Amino acid sequence: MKLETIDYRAADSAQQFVTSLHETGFGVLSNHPIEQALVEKIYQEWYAFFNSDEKQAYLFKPETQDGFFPASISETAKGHSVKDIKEYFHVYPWGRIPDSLRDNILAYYQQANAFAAELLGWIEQYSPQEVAEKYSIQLSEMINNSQKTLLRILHYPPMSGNEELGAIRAAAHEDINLITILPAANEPGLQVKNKSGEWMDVPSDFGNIIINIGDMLQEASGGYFPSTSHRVINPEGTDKTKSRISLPLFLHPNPEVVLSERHTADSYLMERLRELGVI
Ligand SMILES: O=C(O)CCC(=O)C(=O)O
Ligand SMILES: [Fe+2]
Repeated sequence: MKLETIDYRAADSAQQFVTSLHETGFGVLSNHPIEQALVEKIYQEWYAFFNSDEKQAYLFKPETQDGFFPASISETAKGHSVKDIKEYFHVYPWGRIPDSLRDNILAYYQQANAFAAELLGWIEQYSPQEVAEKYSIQLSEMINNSQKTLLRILHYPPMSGNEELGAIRAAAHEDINLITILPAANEPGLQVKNKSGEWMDVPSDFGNIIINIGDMLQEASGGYFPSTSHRVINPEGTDKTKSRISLPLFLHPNPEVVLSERHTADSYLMERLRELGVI
């Protein structure tokens, strides 16, 4: 398995992209329409936010899941016992967002959602007919005005040397949602597991956009699109002193959307969150 960067402007980009998603669960695009200057600005201003005490005023609410999640309560990936080395903030347009950060992050949320709708159109167009027949409605329609789509701003702090034994920035996991849109982070570390079980670096040139399949599209496509395991490994050497910021947008269908004979988006999400022990 090879993960090639695909030029969004190439004549056959849609087909190449969907082939990559089918074969690897991942697709990497260059020359895409997401404004890189906006992404860089967001990395800078949220880095400052994570380094300030202001974040404590936005402690997440368990009922709504918006706001700041400190490292002390950070996620433990399914099947793991050690917490990830990260802190993060969950942005929903209806949720709490610091005023000074609101305009840029919501502009990004809107741009990335529109881009996701286009990419879901590509996926629908290049799904084999017997797969496309399984989609209960158009894929892009599933996320239209969804209140569940979640933008996570992640801060992986510099390594202190006191990390729990075996802890890594993000332990191997699969995403729960339909697709995830992830601008390349400011530091490397993202890896994907290939079909032979080996970990490979995701080509993360600054400016690339990485898209991966989540469990919900795997379910809706009857397994044609695989929800592939990925992780973020710890930095080595001088990179240990650096923070890493990343910005995954998790596209969630509206709750009533039928994914398969056994699941709506809501019943599927609840099952996964119960497995994770967060509800
Ligand atoms: O930080 C990254 O590059 C990936 C994060 C991720 O996979 C996640 O939060 O689900
Ligand atoms: Fe992920």
